[in-house]
Amino acid sequence: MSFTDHELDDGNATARPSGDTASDDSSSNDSAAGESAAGESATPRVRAEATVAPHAGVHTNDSECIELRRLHRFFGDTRAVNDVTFSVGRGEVFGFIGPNGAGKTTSMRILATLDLPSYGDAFVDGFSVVNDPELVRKRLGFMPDSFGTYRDVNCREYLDFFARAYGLVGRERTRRLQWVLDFTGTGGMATKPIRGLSKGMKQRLCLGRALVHDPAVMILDEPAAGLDPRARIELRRMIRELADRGKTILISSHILTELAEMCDAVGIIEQGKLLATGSVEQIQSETQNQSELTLRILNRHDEITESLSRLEDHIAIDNVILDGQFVRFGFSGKPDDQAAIVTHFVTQGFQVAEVTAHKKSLEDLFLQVTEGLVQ
Ligand SMILES: Nc1ncnc2c1ncn2[C@@H]1O[C@H](COP(=O)(O)OP(=O)(O)OP(=O)(O)O)[C@@H](O)[C@H]1O
Repeated sequence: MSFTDHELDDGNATARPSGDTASDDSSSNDSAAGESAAGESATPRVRAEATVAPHAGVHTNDSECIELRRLHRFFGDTRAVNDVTFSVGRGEVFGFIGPNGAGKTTSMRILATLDLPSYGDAFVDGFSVVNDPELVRKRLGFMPDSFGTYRDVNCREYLDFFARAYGLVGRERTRRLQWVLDFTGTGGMATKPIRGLSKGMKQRLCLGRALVHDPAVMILDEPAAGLDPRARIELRRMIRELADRGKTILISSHILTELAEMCDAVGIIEQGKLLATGSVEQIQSETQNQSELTLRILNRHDEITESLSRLEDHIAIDNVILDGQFVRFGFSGKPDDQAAIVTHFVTQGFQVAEVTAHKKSLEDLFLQVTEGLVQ
């Protein structure tokens, strides 16, 4: 069986993973490594001469399975990725969050060896995407944000094609295909033409395609886009299960609350710059006034604001809203500070009937960290 380009419904990069096809069409999923390292030089960067990062092409820290090191990618004046550095530990799920045009897809395409950095390097399982793209591809499964579907083949044939492309043969290929069909729940559709699949089933199939060679690392670009709530929950379950099986996963999404539940750590990117990285809790504790407190006080309502202001020498308090018996305000979120606030009111003779702390969600943090800039 073989596929030709005209059979594709849309762009599909993984079927020809050399990643060295020149294209400046930003709408194409296959625009790739021959593009200009723009703004700096009209000469396309090529793999043999591309590395600027020290230690490129060598094994890095074994506990880090994905590493971006001072990664840059320019398209003309657009700094799509602008000096991004972070790493993802083995077996971790890392959420890549950012508004439209932030640089998520560009970073992921570089990791998938479909594009080259203008400067810097990235490593997958210790291998450089610049110097060792073949070794990277063996270890990596990439699920692009839109993917090619060969209309007239069925699910099994589609997966079989990718299994062959990755060099799987004989019983090993049969065993692997069956595992992927079972794991992704596409087994019942094995002989159904792809054109008849729902969006959710196509996403499962695409995940299966990325899994077929049992890679250590998965790069998933907006895998939940367009899925209904049940399909999203199922996808989340599959991703967590893959991480529990030891796979390292980088996943981008606009559905921030979902990432919070699924990810061990997140990175927030805007206009090509990484603004914050770490666990949601770490980012929360690095962000000032990240918690809110609501007190229900039964007496002396007209003295509450004034009494609260007396705490401000010791504790940063802002956004005070008084509404009848309820006073709501932002504070550091530290347990010691919360205890000090409650003690203050009680010892001053206020009747504190209820205390409610509100942690900021990932969505709140995202809005706080980013500025809404679009490029
Ligand atoms: N091949 C290209 N040629 C020119 N500009 C590009 C190209 N690819 C991406 N860009 C630009 O780089 C910036 C980052 O785009 P990218 O697709 O990486 O963002 P993103 O965070 O994935 O956005 P989205 O969430 O909308 O998919 C955007 O300004 C985009 O227009």
